[in-house]
Amino acid sequence: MLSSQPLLHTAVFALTVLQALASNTFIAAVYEHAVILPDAVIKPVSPDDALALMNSNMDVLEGAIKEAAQQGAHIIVTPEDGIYGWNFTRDTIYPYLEDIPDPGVNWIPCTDPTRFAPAPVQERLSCMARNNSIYVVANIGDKKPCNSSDPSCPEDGRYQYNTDVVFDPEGKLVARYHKYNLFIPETQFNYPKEPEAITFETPFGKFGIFTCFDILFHEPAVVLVSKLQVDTVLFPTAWMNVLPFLTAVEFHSAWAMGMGVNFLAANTHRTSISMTGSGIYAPDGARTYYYNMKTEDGHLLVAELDSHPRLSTAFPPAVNWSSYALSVERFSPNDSGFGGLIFHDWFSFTELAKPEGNQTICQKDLCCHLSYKMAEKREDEVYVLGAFDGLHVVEGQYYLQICTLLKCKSTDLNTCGQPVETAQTKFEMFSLSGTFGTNYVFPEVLYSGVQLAPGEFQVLSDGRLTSKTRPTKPVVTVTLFGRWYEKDHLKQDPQLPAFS
Ligand SMILES: NC(=O)CCCC[C@@H]1SC[C@@H]2NC(=O)N[C@@H]21
Repeated sequence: MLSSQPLLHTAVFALTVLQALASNTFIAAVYEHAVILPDAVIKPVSPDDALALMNSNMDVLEGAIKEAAQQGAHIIVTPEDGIYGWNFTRDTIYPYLEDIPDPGVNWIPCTDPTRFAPAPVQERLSCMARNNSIYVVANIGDKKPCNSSDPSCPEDGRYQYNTDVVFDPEGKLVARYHKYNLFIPETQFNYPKEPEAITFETPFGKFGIFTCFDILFHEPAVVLVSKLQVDTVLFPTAWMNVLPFLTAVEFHSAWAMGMGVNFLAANTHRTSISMTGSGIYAPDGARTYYYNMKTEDGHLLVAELDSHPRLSTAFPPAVNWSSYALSVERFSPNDSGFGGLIFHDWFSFTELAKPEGNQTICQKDLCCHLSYKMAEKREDEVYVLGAFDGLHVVEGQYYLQICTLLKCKSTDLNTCGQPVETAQTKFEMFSLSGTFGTNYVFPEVLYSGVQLAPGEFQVLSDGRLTSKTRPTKPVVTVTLFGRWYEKDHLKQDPQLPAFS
């Protein structure tokens, strides 16, 4: 008997396509998932036990996918490690891995599950996409056997990759991305030999994909946006928050604004290791975001985005990041500067001792200028202007240029740069700029309680990050986070002896 299912699918898919084309917008969803972790084991579990654990996570993800589809979402992103969790060695993750083919094979695992080796996870994800007529983005593990004909083949005879997959609304595998910048503890995985810049077209724009720690590096993240001109980035992540600059919602929204793209960030949720913070971000600010350190449940976000943000009237202007700062005299150069550490980097600081004023602080080639006015100068809170120009060397090496206005943890200046979540000082205005040598600068504004400030700040074409209106909440940090990719080739190769 002929099933009416394929016809129904084609009709629903066609309708979705027509709606998206007509409106030039689409509805995006991200799900912050409190992943069910496997027990920490020394010996690998059986494939059945591995699948059982992954199915319990996919049960939860399926609920979120259904709910997103019911709310009209065209695409949903789920987090890195969201299906198998973490705490693995190379051997103990093996039963969780599947051979994920190149999407060029044109495969719908839901309707053709036996075409390749058994792939129950891909089959189930494909069916979730197909049954709900929605693009599904997930993070799973790929295995690729190799042998001694390949001189780089690992001793255990296989490559293992941290992998993002995308299934279209018919359930077809349309994208596969192997994470290029593994985070330090990911010893269970191999680095792909070359970075992959993975894109795919949809009726609502061109998409690119990368994973978590990739966001701090040029390849493939910047290549996808600057060269391949994607409209929207998909970003599964397992991100531990680090204040004051690298908290998920703060940094990911800033990257979207700095790069001028939509950005769909789905984080895992585990407060004990500061993992929370997902969002749907557009170039002009967050459409919606989620940060919750109080409870352990997952959370679905849904929001509408422009399909082609570069064509939108709200698209921010091109920015010359050093123009303003190079054009002004140093504000009140003073010798009251002092130093302090922020996330292992030695910053130069100057205190904002008055309720309003203009300040400059310089480090190496970077001078940061600030004009500000506080609603009142509180006796119990201290703010500083800070500058850092150099190589960050902890948990990876990367060159940074950072200008920041931040609240110190206490009135003791020795605490400046330590993580702070709350503040009471309201500002009437701020304007921050710097003599950046890089074009890649990500503007961050964080209010008290790890809250973003969508619509309340802007970047002017001369590189000033300014308040648009009177900031509605007390300020914790205002930061221009510059990433100087061009300098990365100067890094000391960790495999070479020092001073070689
Ligand atoms: N799973 C990953 O690849 C993401 C880790 C990102 C962590 C960010 S980047 C450097 C900071 N260190 C942390 O512990 N969290 C921040």
